[in-house]
Amino acid sequence: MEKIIVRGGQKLNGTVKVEGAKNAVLPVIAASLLASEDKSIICDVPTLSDVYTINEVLRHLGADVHFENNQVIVDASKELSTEAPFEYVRKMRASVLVMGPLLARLGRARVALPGGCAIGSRPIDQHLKGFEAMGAVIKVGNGFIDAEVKGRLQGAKIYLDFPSVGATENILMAAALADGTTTLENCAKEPEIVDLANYINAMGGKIRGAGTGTIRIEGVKELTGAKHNIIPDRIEAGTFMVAAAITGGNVLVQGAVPEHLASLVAKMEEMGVEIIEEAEGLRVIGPEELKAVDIKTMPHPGFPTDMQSQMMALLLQAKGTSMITETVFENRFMHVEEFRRMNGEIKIEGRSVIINGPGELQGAEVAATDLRAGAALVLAGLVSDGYTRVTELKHIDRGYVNFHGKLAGIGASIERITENDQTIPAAKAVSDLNA
Ligand SMILES: CC(=O)N[C@H]1[C@@H](OP(=O)(O)OP(=O)(O)OC[C@H]2O[C@@H](n3ccc(=O)[nH]c3=O)[C@H](O)[C@@H]2O)O[C@H](CO)[C@@H](O)[C@@H]1O
Ligand SMILES: C=C(OP(=O)(O)O)C(=O)O
Repeated sequence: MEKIIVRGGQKLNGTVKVEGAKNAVLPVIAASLLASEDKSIICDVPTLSDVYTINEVLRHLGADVHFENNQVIVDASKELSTEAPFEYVRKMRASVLVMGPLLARLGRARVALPGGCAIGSRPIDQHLKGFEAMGAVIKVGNGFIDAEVKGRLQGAKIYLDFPSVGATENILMAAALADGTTTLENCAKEPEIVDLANYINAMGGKIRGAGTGTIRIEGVKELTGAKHNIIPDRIEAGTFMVAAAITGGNVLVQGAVPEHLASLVAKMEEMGVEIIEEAEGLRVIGPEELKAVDIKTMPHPGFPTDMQSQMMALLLQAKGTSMITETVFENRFMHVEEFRRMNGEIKIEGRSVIINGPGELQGAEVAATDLRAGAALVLAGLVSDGYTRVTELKHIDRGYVNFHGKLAGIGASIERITENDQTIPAAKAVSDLNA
């Protein structure tokens, strides 16, 4: 079993570089299925397990996909098949994002029903509602969703009940090749939606309003491959910002885009963290004492749910009582039990947690329950007494490239080991780093 072992007590200093965004690259790779001519070249792609998974899904569907030197090259011009089986959807829910492109281009899609997951039940009813409004007939049975349309999808007016990121992306991709214009209201405004729309427009699409609550998509007859650079990962950037703040360090997070991180920057400043915009990114300087604050997760531009667990680690070190309310996912508090194993004082009250700090965190063996929870436990380990051993690293690998290596690069005492590796006793490996 692999573990990340971290010894608390080091202030982090230096520069850490942010990768391309996981949540932008997955829909962009899915959207490359829309191109019936030419290859797409997608640049600044992070080497994450989720990227390998979406590439596998595309290969299964019949596209040629090459991934080398942070570039994914997709040729989807050949005949494609229409089924994304459960083995992929189970590994990564974003696999459902091939549904919109397949339906638009081939008139049918068969995608395994995603089950529940550690952070909530995560239904896809809003995606399906959008496809139905565009003329698709949806059947659900035997663990699959079958969507079919006679002829082409038709442009429609669609109002989302909630600004779902995935539904906005799936409908955007489907509408790009529909007959007529689609108006999507109450849609998600995340920077990753803007990145997807920019890519589809570079392919020949006609999308206006991405990044606002209403997007208009004029369908075109066909789309061709295009070159596209993925935006920097705001959640990876935010995670390193917390790493700097929690240790009282001074770190330049290279590639962090201030406009993508406004809600996080505001909250961290409220806590007493100094954040300076520099040409290359954001410099984060941790204070002597962190102040307690209240946080409510919301769709963008509100506070991102994907930073909730990392902020919980930070608030455990803040003086006073803080409250975090999770409004996006109904069950994204699995990490609370793990923080408690590290002596964190946290109480769950419905959709909120109450945190009393600053506590004396203690190193313990803890499990990553999802990818951000895993990162948050490592962050807590940076300021815990003794050694923290984080297991279930497959979650962290979905969203972070070389997480332990990047933290080591800015001064953390951290190692990733395989437990049965007798040549490196766990505790010794970390202490050797500082010898
Ligand atoms: C690959 C990717 O980009 N993942 C991100 C994406 O996930 P994802 O696209 O799955 O998130 P959504 O915005 O769709 O989901 C938000 C909420 O809406 C609910 N919902 C969603 C769709 C639907 O048809 N019906 C419905 O009820 C979900 O259960 C959830 O409670 O946005 C989330 C919210 O910012 C982030 O945490 C994820 O990191
Ligand atoms: C929840 C996340 O991702 P996904 O939607 O891929 O599970 C995340 O990135 O924090």
